[in-house]
Amino acid sequence: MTRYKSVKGGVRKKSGLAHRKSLNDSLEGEVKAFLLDEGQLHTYDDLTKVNPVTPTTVLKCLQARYRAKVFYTHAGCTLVALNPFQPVPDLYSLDVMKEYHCAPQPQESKPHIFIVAEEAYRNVQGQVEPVNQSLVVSGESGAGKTWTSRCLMKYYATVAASSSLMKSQDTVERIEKRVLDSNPIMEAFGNACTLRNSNSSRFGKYIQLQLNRSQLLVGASVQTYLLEKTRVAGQPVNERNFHIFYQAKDCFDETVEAMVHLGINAEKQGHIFRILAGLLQLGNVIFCSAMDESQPCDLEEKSKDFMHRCASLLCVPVEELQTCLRVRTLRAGKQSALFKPCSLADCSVRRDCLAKVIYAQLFEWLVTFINDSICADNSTWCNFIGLLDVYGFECFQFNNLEQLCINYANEKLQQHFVAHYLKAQQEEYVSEGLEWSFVKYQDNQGCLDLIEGIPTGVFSLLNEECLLNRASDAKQFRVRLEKELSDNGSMSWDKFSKQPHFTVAHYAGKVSYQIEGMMEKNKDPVPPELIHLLQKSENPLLHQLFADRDPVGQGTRGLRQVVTVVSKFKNSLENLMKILHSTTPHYTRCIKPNTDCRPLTFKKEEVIMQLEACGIVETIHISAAAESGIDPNPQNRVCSQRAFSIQCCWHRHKQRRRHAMRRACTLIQAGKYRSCDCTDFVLVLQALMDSLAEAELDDAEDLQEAMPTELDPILRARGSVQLSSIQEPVMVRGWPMGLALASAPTITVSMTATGFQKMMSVMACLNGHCFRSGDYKVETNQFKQGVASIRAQPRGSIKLHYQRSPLLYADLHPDHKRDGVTGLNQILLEST
Ligand SMILES: Nc1ncnc2c1ncn2[C@@H]1O[C@H](COP(=O)(O)OP(=O)(O)OP(=O)(O)O)[C@@H](O)[C@H]1O
Repeated sequence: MTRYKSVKGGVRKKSGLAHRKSLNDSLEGEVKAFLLDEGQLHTYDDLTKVNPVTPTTVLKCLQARYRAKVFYTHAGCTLVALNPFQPVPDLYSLDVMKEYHCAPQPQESKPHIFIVAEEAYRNVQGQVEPVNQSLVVSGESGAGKTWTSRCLMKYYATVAASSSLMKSQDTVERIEKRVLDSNPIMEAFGNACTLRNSNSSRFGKYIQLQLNRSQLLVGASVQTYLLEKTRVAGQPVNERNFHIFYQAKDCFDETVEAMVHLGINAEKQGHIFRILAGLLQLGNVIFCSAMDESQPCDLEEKSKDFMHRCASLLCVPVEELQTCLRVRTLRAGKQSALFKPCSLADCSVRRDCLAKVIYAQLFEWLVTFINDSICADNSTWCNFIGLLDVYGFECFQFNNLEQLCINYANEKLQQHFVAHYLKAQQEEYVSEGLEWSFVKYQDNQGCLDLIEGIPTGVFSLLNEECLLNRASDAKQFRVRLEKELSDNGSMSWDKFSKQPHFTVAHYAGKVSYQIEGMMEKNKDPVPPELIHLLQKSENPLLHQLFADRDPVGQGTRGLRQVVTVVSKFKNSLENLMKILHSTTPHYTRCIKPNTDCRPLTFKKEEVIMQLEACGIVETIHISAAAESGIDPNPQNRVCSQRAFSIQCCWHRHKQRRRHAMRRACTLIQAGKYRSCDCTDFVLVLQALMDSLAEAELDDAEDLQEAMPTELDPILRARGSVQLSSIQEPVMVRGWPMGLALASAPTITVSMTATGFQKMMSVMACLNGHCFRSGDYKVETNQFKQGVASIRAQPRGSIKLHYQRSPLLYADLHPDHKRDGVTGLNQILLEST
């Protein structure tokens, strides 16, 4: 599937099939060549460095890494997380958290979810707009989203807590604990064991971690999406209901303890558990046909007890409960009402409806309670980091409204991802004055229009159908869809299927949706009698759940007032997208390596499907192209070859630099550094700089030679080229460090101010003794010469920022105890 088109040429076009065939052949050859080096595949910690980027090469790298028990890999702007399906010792320990939190450049550490966490945290600290952050975690069921979100929450609860905040130490500890305690409660009520995951979240969530001015965690809030409430009335074969119904045996203490921490006291817990027990009893109620058809259905013998216990636990009159479930009330004008016995099927629908509405309302109440408990006062926080854990793209044998909503959400997120990332990259290049080949992609707007378009998108048509006061007819609706949407390329129909359905070509693949039952699901009607009944409950919590609800809001006041499921979902998603648009996003794609949840088992076919579904190969293309400024289509592979030449120069440059370093060090040693006086030392230093400059001048020539004529003249003129396309993303620009220093006015003690500052910096860097120790501090900005900033302090750290200085160790503080310091500092340390 090609999603990208070349915008600018720059490459002479061969035409037709022959050209395409030769490209395919050469690509195949490249793939083979790449895969030959099997022993190296696991070393690719960023998939943008894989060359060529194809599903096969990406898959093989991930497989090799998984085999080597490396579970995180960068894919440009995205982190790919492979589920190990077993605890990995020390992967998320406190020490590892500290390591990433304290790393000067976390991005240069091994790929890890804590890099994403830390990057977001530092963005907030740096107050770079947009300061608020969103961490988007996606993947299919069982891929590890909830695990990842928990890791992220624990990370922030650790690093954003301050032991120095004496005044509110208690509050800080309590808030962290409370934020973490929201997890077991939400999971107990919102998760269930499914065929795909024994702890599957049956709802989506966005958790906002609130930070104060000092970036300390002071509160949080949770927004949930689309709880799968149908589960409460029955689950698919071999699956379980929500965990909470089984917890009388398992994990109950943990849930209760978390409830206590969040302020759900024993009395409230009693109300909650009575309601849940009532639902369990209700689930056992079974109806049977009445002897007399004009009478309401009967209850099976055993069900009478269940009905009594249910009524008692829900604290409602048993007769009224029985009536509500078996008799429909038809209002005839304001005063009078007609009563009509429900069919057997309708009785069961009502029973399930009662269970669903109670459970959904209880879940919502819990979320509100948690929010009240953990949400900080608006005046105390100023920024947030949001964690989005959403259901991944779903495609089952039978798909209905739930899957349509879930896949719609994924389309929205995918659009946001591509648009955001490309836009950000392109703006950066424009602001740097670099001309580059803009990456175009076939976006998914067509599919989104098909679903959300007004007035003829699927959602609009579905709503329209639900507003008509008539029995739903799947066949009729299919005809209507075909009439309105047959022109849309993202919609199709399987002509041989007997079931009314429609097929949507999502970015992640085609999904067929059954129409049967879709309208009812969208209306999600609750008979007003049931609401009336619950409002009479003497269980204070149950009463509270329905006290404000208008029982006739849905149904008798006219169907036009119905707020449908898709309208609600679309609204909440729009709000979420607004938040995402106003934040800096970070993406993590969780991958499930096998469907059986077996530890360390990597099934290629299953992984490749997920890589395709989340568009990871395209993501790498976009990231790689955005980093290299190269279009990711086959033609521009020509640029990759050029980039390869540049890469070779870069390797030569590194070799020369090493050589120059060695030569300079020999010079210093030969100059008997320890005994030399200040003037001698300056001469030695000058020699050092000269040798560095010499090496750099050679490299500059090499780079100019290697730069292809097709590349932009501005790039050539500026002596600037990004060497990122294959191996090492380093920007070499303008005057390198050695040249900058060597070209300074004569390095003597009586220099010009600028030269003097440079000298001081260098001497400080070298920990030189020829100056009075102690009281100098140099800070300067020398942009014109390419030196971004120099900061030197006698016993503190020394920083020379020159984009990326060839003096690798220039910003290391020479620490005697430190192992592994090599190069210039090491020699000097050894000689002092
Ligand atoms: N990084 C990890 N290390 C060890 N085990 C993991 C890791 N990530 C996930 N798991 C295991 O995989 C299981 C499934 O993960 P998780 O519940 O997070 O999936 P999910 O993507 O949230 O699924 P769903 O969409 O169904 O909620 C976890 O219960 C855990 O056993």
